[in-house]
Amino acid sequence: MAPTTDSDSSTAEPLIRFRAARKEFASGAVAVEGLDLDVLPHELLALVGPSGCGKSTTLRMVNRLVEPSSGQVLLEGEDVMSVDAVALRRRIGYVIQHVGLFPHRTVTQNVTTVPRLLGWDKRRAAARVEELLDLVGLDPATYGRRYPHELSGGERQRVGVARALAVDPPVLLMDEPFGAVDPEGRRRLQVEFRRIQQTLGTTVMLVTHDIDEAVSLADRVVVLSRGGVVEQVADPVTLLARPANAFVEQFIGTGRETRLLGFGRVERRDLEAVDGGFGLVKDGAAAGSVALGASLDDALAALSGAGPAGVTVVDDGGAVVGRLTADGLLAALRRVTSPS
Ligand SMILES: Nc1ncnc2c1ncn2[C@@H]1O[C@H](COP(=O)(O)OP(=O)(O)OP(=O)(O)O)[C@@H](O)[C@H]1O
Repeated sequence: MAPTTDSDSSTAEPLIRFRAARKEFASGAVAVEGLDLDVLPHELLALVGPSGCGKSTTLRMVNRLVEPSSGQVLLEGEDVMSVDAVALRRRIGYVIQHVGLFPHRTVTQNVTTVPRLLGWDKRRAAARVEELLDLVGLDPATYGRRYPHELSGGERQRVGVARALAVDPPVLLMDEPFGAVDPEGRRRLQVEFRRIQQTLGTTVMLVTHDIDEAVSLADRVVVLSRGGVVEQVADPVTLLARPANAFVEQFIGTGRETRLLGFGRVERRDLEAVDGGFGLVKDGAAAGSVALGASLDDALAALSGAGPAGVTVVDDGGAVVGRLTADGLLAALRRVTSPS
């Protein structure tokens, strides 16, 4: 089946553009056959696909850690091969799984490496470290003087992100950045990272083999098959609701509907009136309650413990605004899967 592109209709000029970009290694292995892909300004684009499909190679062609054999990679309209590689890499943040902090340098020294190379004076660099450590949730007074071996995996990863953001690069490349962090810390880091990315407006290409990470973080997800072949480019809901072909469907795996629940919210239109009108629950059958605006997976969890009368729904002030039943939940889910 032909690749499907469901772009979010942005008309912005791409910040990164792959044009028939191909990589054949000296061994003869063709990692990427000829990729056409646009990355839009300020978006978080996730690359997913099975092991060996060419995700890392694609990413590394942007900062020239891998040089395309043919075709082009353009950054802000400029062929990366025509830019000095060192200067190019200073414009592009790069975060990898084992973050590669310098072991004999403190957190502060690690974060200020590139600013110092760029000739920033000490005071400006120090101010930037404070700002960045705050941003990634590490207290500068506590962590600035520590060495990498005195940090947890998650803390090291945060320092890696701070270091990559030090000179406020327009582009951040991330290769399995949260891979080495335990599941709970990972979720927290993901959420915080997304907030930081949206605050700064950084354009991010994120490589992950974890479809859940991709759909929960990205604006658009690119599913690749072997040879860097684009099987689908879509926003997460479209990807989950309408996989372009059997490959994508199989890659996403089971539980698509459950994942979609996370994208929907309980709205007033899904509710039934409670007996005796709004504001007071007279119908004692409705057990438990859920907040208006709660995600549909939270609503499902509440509903699973309730009878057919469903659960009461309360607003911010705690007033009962209606009752959610399985029918209401289904209606809300349909809205997610088939947006009007
Ligand atoms: N330096 C290299 N020399 C030769 N072949 C390579 C080299 N780097 C990668 N490859 C091959 O290119 C293909 C794509 O590799 P790549 O690392 O881009 O895949 P990936 O999708 O990132 O994989 P993973 O999810 O396992 O990290 C693989 O078949 C790999 O063996």
